[in-house]
Amino acid sequence: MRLVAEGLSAKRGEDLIFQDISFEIPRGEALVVKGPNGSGKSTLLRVLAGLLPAETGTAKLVAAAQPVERLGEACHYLGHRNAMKRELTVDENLVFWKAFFGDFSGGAGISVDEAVESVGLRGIVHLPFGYLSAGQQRRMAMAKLLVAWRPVWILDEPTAALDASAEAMFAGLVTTHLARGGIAIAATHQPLGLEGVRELRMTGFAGVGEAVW
Ligand SMILES: Nc1ncnc2c1ncn2[C@@H]1O[C@H](COP(=O)(O)OP(=O)(O)OP(=O)(O)O)[C@@H](O)[C@H]1O
Repeated sequence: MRLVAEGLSAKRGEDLIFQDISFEIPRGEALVVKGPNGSGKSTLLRVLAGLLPAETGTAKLVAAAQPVERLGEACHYLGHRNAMKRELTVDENLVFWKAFFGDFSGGAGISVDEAVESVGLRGIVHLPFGYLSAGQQRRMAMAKLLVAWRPVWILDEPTAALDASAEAMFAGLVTTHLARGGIAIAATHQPLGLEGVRELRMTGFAGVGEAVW
């Protein structure tokens, strides 16, 4: 299994943000997308997740049997916002997402309790999500990645505003995901704590992405 992006271009409004970006990520590997503010990192991730249409090009998950045409169905997307209901408890939120996502073929999510344990936050699942601190909320959003199996994790500034221990915890989650044969693509200004990760540098405003392999 590998993720193959070919000739991707995307617009925001009338503006061409990037063009002709191609890369391949084999299973078990991660790609970090770098570049200055406004260079199109979030736009690229949203295109990969199927949340924005590409102007040109394709992105597919190519498995042994046949390509997954709708890559978004194989992805978890962790954006700038946490996508949790503030009025529902943590438990209710995670139970909802587990049922809503379901497992993609080839793996199984862990239980809500195990996921909460994995992000280091036992004992507060009965609280409304809105009561949690900003860092706790982000950790719970990360637990969402664990309750349902999706081979591709698309992560937009996943550790912004987290403390050092949370950053290390998250690096551990990504490492485990890769060890299970997953793929991760992260836009970040902070080091993710992963060894030997490949980088894609965005230049912005339709400058061609320069892949550094
Ligand atoms: N709806 C829109 N219409 C026009 N331009 C937009 C729209 N949304 C975003 N843009 C522009 O697209 C460009 C790329 O934005 P994007 O959020 O992808 O950048 P980024 O590299 O993720 O930035 P940051 O590091 O600040 O998060 C920016 O110049 C932004 O102003």
